[in-house]
Amino acid sequence: MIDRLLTKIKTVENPTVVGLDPTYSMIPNFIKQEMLERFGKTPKAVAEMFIKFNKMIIDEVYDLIPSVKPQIAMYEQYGLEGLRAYMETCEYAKSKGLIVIGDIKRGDIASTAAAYAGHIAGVEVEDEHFDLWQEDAVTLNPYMGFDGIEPFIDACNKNDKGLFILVKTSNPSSSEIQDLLVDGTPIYDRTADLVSKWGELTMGDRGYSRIGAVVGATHKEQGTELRARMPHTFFLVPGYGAQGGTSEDLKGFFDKDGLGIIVNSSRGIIAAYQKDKTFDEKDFAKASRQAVIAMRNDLQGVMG
Ligand SMILES: O=c1ccn([C@@H]2O[C@H](COP(=O)(O)O)[C@@H](O)[C@H]2O)c(=O)[nH]1
Repeated sequence: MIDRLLTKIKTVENPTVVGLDPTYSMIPNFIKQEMLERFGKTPKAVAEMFIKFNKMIIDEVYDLIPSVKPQIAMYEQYGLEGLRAYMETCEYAKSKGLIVIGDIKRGDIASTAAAYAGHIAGVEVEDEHFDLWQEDAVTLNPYMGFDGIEPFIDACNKNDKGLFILVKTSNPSSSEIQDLLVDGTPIYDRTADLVSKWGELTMGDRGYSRIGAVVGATHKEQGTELRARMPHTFFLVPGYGAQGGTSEDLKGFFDKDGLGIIVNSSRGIIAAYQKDKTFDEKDFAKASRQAVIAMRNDLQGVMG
């Protein structure tokens, strides 16, 4: 996954990840009306709205970006139909050649982690294998330590998948736990050291591990320090745009080759039409394309 990701970023000259995090209020009225007429006021109608919304965005942006990151929470709240929409979104993005990062933030004891790892390991039924979720990588929470991570590492090695583990998250409250000092070292640095060590178990061929780190764009100094501390760890960087992170803040996150990170924006891209009133809502996906181009140009200005 990590080497494929590097190739894709170089091909499109863009580290932008489009966060496919639809909400009901983001769906344009013409899609809402169609699905409400066909399926009534039901979770199935919302699932169909999300599928159509996502596919139209993917069709407009897939040639510009390396990857998408659907956030499972947005889908899961609608039950089985929501999960179907998540899976269909992952499958469609993959069919367009995109790397799919499932933002699922799992973490549990080893036996349960082994089941969660089915997201990237697939599942066996007798002698049949199913890769149900179609994710190339997933996000994990490291709070429970290595035994909650290990089953996923096996899947990375066997199936060339990837992980992004929370190290310094973008949200304002991240400091409550992640910045606490242990023998003078913040917990996010300790986590970074563990993630680097775990990463040695699944190295790609081009200097980066299949285990990456989540580092928020909203933490300029910490991100810059973590880049030096974790030279073989790729960063998934959320927090650009809607959460206030800027390209200027990210200068120190890149490696010496202008690589080493992918930058996610969800609301800023998929709901762009609601801010830019020059777009008719029928052209919502074109507004997303314009937002991706603006973000690409913005990031290219600081990639070095
Ligand atoms: O530290 C983190 C980890 C994950 N996220 C996720 O990224 C997107 C951000 O959405 P925006 O609309 O671009 O703010 C969302 O899925 C979060 O769950 C994060 O923001 N910070």
